[in-house]
Amino acid sequence: MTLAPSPAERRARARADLRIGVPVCLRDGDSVALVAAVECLSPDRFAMMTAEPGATLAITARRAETLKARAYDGDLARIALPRDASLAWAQSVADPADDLTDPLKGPFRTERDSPATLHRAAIALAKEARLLPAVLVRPLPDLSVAITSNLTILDLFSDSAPSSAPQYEEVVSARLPMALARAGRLHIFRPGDGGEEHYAVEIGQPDRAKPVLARLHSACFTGDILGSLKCDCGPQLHAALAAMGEEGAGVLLYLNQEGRGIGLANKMRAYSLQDQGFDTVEANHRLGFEDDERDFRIGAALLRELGFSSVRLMTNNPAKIAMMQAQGIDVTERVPLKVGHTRENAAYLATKAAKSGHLL
Ligand SMILES: Nc1nc2c(ncn2[C@@H]2O[C@H](COP(=O)(O)OP(=O)(O)OP(=O)(O)O)[C@@H](O)[C@H]2O)c(=O)[nH]1
Ligand SMILES: [Zn+2]
Repeated sequence: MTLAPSPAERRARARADLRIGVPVCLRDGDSVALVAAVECLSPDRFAMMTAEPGATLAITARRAETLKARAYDGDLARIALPRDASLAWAQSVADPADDLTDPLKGPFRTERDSPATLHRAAIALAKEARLLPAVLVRPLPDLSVAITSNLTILDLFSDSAPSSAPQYEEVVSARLPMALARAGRLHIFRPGDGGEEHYAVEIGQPDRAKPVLARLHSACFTGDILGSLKCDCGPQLHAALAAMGEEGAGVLLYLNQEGRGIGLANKMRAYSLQDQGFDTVEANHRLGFEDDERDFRIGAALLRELGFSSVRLMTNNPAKIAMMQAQGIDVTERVPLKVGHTRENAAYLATKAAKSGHLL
């Protein structure tokens, strides 16, 4: 028994550190480095981390493509810092907001020889923290600076991201009558790894032995709450609840994976790029993300926790069905959910159909 944080708890701390601009120390065998998310870094810490030569800026291959930087490491590029690099320069490498009005002048010199393991881990951590995937990496000879500065130290051997979805525990559930489904009950689930809580809205008392009418709904603050016309999320949420209310049984998982898993701040960055003419997929790529960064294993884990193994899934997204099946949830039927088509979201829905395989 120990009071010390577990590997998952250390990762949760590391995510919080990156979000408040505190560097984290990563270690892989003899390799040690300080890493910090560029978007949260203060000028003072940037200056300290770049005082000596040798720091690099790690970005994803997606972002590197836009910047025309060579991604020798496959999925990422390590840009050598120019001698006079400023925090503003690093932030414009990280953030595509001004790519068109104030294009960055390359050429960027990217590294290719040494292993990129720490850089890759740092980018994964920034994504988990819902920050732009651009990280300043400062190699260190050993752990002494990290220890004297009281920084979080992650050992990639013992503290790397787990390969399975976290375990979820139900915190509480209570009756919740809704206009669209009176016999509602809201369940709150909390993961054991310090990550996001997710919710399940259970309608009626579905028979666990039969396929339940189900929806896996990813959070969309703009669509679900504000009634944004840029997407179809709000009408889909309401139509799913209405269908379950009418049937008298169903389960709607409300997964806090805003912006297809990139977080609300990054989704708004994507919206701003969409105003510059990029579509929803191109905008994600310019920011350094994949088209869809969601972890669909969570939905399957929650269904199982609620006692469901078989669903009639309300979706237009074949990838969701494939992921559920892969996670051992039997999808006996796809129930289309075609609502909320507007003039404003026609191009968005057409892009999802053309590039992400959604069924229109
Ligand atoms: N990154 C990004 N996310 C977006 C954009 N528009 C909507 N979203 C997010 O996309 C997700 C849509 O989730 P869902 O409606 O559950 O999933 P879906 O893949 O569209 O599939 P179905 O609705 O089940 O057919 C939500 O997390 C929204 O916040 C966008 O332009 N960029
Ligand atoms: Zn939406």
